[in-house]
This record gives sequence, structure tokens and C-alpha cells, in this order.
Amino acid sequence: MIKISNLAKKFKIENPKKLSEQDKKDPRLQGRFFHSVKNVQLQCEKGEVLALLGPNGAGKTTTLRVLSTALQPDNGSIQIGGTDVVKQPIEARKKIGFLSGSTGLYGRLTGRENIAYFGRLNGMGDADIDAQINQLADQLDMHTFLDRRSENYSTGMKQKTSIARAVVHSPEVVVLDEPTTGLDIMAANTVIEFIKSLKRAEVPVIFSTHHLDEVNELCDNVAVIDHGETTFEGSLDAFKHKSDNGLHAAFMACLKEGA
Ligand SMILES: Nc1ncnc2c1ncn2[C@@H]1O[C@H](COP(=O)(O)OP(=O)(O)OP(=O)(O)O)[C@@H](O)[C@H]1O
Repeated sequence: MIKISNLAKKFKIENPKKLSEQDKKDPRLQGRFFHSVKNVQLQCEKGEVLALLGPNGAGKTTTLRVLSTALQPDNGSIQIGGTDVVKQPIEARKKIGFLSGSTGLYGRLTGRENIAYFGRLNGMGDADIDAQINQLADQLDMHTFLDRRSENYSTGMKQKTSIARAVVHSPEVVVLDEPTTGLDIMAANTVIEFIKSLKRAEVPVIFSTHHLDEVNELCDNVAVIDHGETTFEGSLDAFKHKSDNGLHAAFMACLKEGA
């Protein structure tokens, strides 16, 4: 189970001139600090898939980076099972499979070597790693490129390899930042089927997306973040009931200005 309460994260702005025009007008900019996440809550139980929605710049990536221990929060608590992510980040990290938007692969290594390297970092033995990679390659349709150097991979090949690398150690929970962004329909479908397989295995999955059709197909619950605050958290059905005019209208109704 994943539970985030009252999460806040601000960044010090070293050079205000470098801020985007959108960020300059954002009320979250206060003096030298940009309060990216001000009050986020969400929860994801065993066997559930939660979609994290929000406009560009809402604070989704910041939330997921704090959840995955890449960033320290300024306030709030995060629990994964019995582990306090803020107080026990090393223990928490072992429990999380995290796909970040900018996961870089080592280009000189093959896909298999990239995944195996992470398996070793997580303390796995060679036989376990081989078995896991074979299973993940079946599920993510990777056999045709797994033993080629990753520097020449397509976007889809890179993303599949990054996902396999994130979950090679069979984490307790999986967190994916925009897993299907930039993928063609077939690769996106493979990733969606993979998320369904995690759900069948009762692994809680949180993923951020801008694709409402994926939300409809995959999710039990939805959380919407707008301007760094959770503006909706509930079941997919409750989300759909926000409007009679489809998922897009439901999403708009959850935004602060739409409320
Ligand atoms: N290191 C940083 N320093 C300053 N501001 C930051 C930093 N990281 C993020 N921000 C700002 O915090 C806000 C939230 O960013 P974040 O990447 O979490 O949004 P997002 O919801 O993931 O957006 P998108 O859908 O575009 O990926 C944005 O306005 C962004 O410019």
C-alpha cells in the first residue's frame, strides 16, 4: 500500500530570469521559492492501479520523484507498506520500481546488460536475473533487440528496457512517470498490458499520464493534481461522475479553475 499525506516540496530559484513565462505568473512562485507541490494526498492499495492526472506543470513528476526518494519533501508523509519513505529512504527504495521520465540507459551496454546491472545493484544473483529478464522480455516483447547496444534503440525500445530495469527486482510497488508518452500504438499497448499484469499480480501501480483512454482502461482510482494540490481523489466511477460529458469534461471539472 502507498499513502501520501500533506506532501509539500518547494525549489529555490537560483536565477529568476530563467523561469518560464508560465512559472513567472504562477501563484506558487513566492519570492525566491517555487512551491511545486503544496498539498498532495493520494492512496493506492494492493492490487489497485491509480492514475495521476494534472495539467503540465501541476506537480505530478515532483510528487513521483519525492515518492521514489529522488527528492526530499519539505513536509508531509509517505508510507509504503510499513516503511516511512522519508525516514527510511534506503529501505523504501528497495520496495519501489520507479520509471522516471528521464531514465537514461547506458548506451554502450545492451538492453540485457542494462537490466542485469540494476538487478545486481539490487542484490540479485545471476540465475534470478536471467530468469527475470527472460520473463520481462516475453511480457514486453523485447527479444528482438535485447542483445543489441541500447544507444541505437528506438523510443519504444528504450522505454521497454527502462520499465524492465525498474521492475527487475520484483518491487512491492511500481511508480511510472508517463510510461506511454512518445510510444507508438503497439508499444503503448504492450506497456498497458504489462501494467495489467502487475495489477493481476496485486502489485500497486501509480502512473502519471495525459491519456484519458488509458485511465479508463486501466485504473481503479484517479488522483488529479492542479497547481500543486490534490483537487480530486477517488474511484474511476466517481471521477466519471464529475461530468455527463465524458472523461475530458470530468477532468476539467476537477481543476481548480473548473471547480
Ligand atoms: N528543480 C526545479 N526548480 C524549480 N522549479 C521546478 C523544479 N522542478 C520542477 N519545477 C516546477 O514545478 C512545477 C511542477 O513541475 P512537475 O515537473 O512536477 O510538473 P508535471 O505535473 O509533472 O508536469 P508535466 O505534465 O508537464 O510533466 C513546474 O512549474 C516546474 O517548472
